[in-house]
Amino acid sequence: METLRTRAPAKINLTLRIIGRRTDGFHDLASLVVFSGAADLLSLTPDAALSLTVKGRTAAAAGPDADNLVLRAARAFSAEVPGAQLGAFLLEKRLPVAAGLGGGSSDAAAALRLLGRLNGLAPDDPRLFAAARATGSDVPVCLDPRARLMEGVGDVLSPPLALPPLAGVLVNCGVAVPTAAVFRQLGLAPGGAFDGPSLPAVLPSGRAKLVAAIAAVPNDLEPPAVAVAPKIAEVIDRLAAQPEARLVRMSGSGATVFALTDDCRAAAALARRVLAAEPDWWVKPTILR
Ligand SMILES: C[C@](O)(CO)[C@H](O)COP(=O)(O)OP(=O)(O)OC[C@H]1O[C@@H](n2ccc(N)nc2=O)[C@H](O)[C@@H]1O
Ligand SMILES: Nc1ncnc2c1ncn2[C@@H]1O[C@H](COP(=O)(O)OP(=O)(O)OP(=O)(O)O)[C@@H](O)[C@H]1O
Repeated sequence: METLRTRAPAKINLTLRIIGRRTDGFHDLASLVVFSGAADLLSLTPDAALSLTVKGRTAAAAGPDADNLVLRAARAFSAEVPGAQLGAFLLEKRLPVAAGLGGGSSDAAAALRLLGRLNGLAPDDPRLFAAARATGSDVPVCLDPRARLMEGVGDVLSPPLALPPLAGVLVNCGVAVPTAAVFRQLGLAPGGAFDGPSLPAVLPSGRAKLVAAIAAVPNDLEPPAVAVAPKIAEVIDRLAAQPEARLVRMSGSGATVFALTDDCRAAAALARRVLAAEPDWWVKPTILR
């Protein structure tokens, strides 16, 4: 069989409410999740023992290959599908790491998609979902990367949402932010609840009204992430000062910040200006869908 390939797109939390902390220490959340064209690339060559080679701009930051989420996902798949065919993975790592973009989670989900194809599983086979859950909180939503509402600890997913595509820019200033540190900084006791606004049950279908609805619901992890990595506040302020920015917010547990714009031209103009001023930042004009 030939080499199988897929993209592992960046995940963006347009909104992220923390609902409360469970007694197992994890947090229940409610998030509107979309995906970007910015992606890692993953391939799987069958008829080989399980292995992983990581290349690409951000490969070194992803850590030792043995701990890579691609291999963790493959082991979880093997546990769900005993005797499954595995193979040699090649990951081209382009997304920033520990960045709130779910890069590692999307790589893991991409590995599960490829292993599912190789072993003749239907895309909705529950064993793929079980392996995703076992690999990490953000892996289930990345399995079929389309806009969705995500609840629970990431294991309760809505059907795909038909949102208008949103133009914007992703900006990462190079500070790696560990997810666990941000949840710790939030300081919620087990059993504790966290109040805040929620999205309307039916999301507006027009772009401007949708952006307004998103603007009314925060990312609750933004304040604790800024406390862990104060540079995030500088990025937010810098983007908010750009004339094209309609909404500026951090994704996930940070440090990546997105700015939504009216269209792709505006996104490109904003991206060019920010990159000219900060050539070391990762700045990607993108469509979110
Ligand atoms: C913040 C989000 O990115 C939003 O999409 C995700 O909830 C985090 O997903 P993730 O990076 O896949 O997180 P995991 O690798 O499962 O967990 C990392 C750590 O974050 C904390 N964690 C994570 C998810 C969650 N719902 N509650 C938590 O408290 C836990 O301390 C956990 O040990
Ligand atoms: N394939 C991978 N890509 C990136 N990081 C990986 C990978 N495998 C393991 N890791 C480890 O996982 C950690 C989290 O990386 P990742 O980029 O997924 O975080 P994130 O973007 O903050 O995710 P989230 O949005 O879920 O919080 C990193 O510290 C890294 O060492």
